Amino acid sequence: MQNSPCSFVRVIATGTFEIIHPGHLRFLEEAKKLGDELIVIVARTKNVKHKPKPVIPEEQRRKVVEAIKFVDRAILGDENDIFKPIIELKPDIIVLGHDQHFDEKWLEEELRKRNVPAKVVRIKVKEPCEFCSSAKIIQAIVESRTKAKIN
Ligand SMILES: Cc1cc2nc3c(=O)[nH]c(=O)nc-3n(C[C@H](O)[C@H](O)[C@H](O)COP(=O)(O)O)c2cc1C
Ligand SMILES: Nc1ncnc2c1ncn2[C@@H]1O[C@H](COP(=O)(O)OP(=O)(O)OP(=O)(O)O)[C@@H](O)[C@H]1O
Repeated sequence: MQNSPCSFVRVIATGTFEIIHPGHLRFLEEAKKLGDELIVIVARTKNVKHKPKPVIPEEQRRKVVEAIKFVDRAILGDENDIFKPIIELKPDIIVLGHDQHFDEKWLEEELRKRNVPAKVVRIKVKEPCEFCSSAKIIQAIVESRTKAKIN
């Protein structure tokens, strides 16, 4: 990041964003506050391995994220190398969500190896709401529909 008071700050956020909820909105709002432009890299379906694969197609997830008012642009990530879009976009800041499974130090080291001087910032704020999790929303719907069939 440059130190000039009028430098333009590009922020990058990432995630799966299967079912948009207020937690996502809070995360993206906080991310946008850190700079002038917020670009979101939406995870490719092929790469979601730490939880059930999203049912919603990746282009649909991208389109919905891009419609959020805090987001200037949303792109699909690379299928093979998560650093490829980062190298191309040259962000000043990369944000991580409160529960995003990346270690800040590891990520910064990997960025330095690729000559990307971006700062990694963990957004610790967590929006408190009952249905602020795509997984929880899906589970509640499945349970409600199953119950409706039984009764
Ligand atoms: C700096 C960074 C770059 C990423 N780039 C990509 C990418 O190019 N392609 C991709 O499929 N996932 C990429 N990801 C991963 C996801 O977008 C997402 O963060 C990860 O799947 C965890 O998702 P969750 O927070 O929604 O559970 C990247 C993650 C980070 C932290
Ligand atoms: N309640 C919340 N408050 C603040 N940030 C959140 C909240 N929920 C999710 N986020 C952030 O939004 C980003 C994208 O989240 P992700 O797509 O994994 O959503 P999720 O709904 O939490 O998913 P899942 O429920 O399947 O784990 C992550 O960085 C995550 O930390």
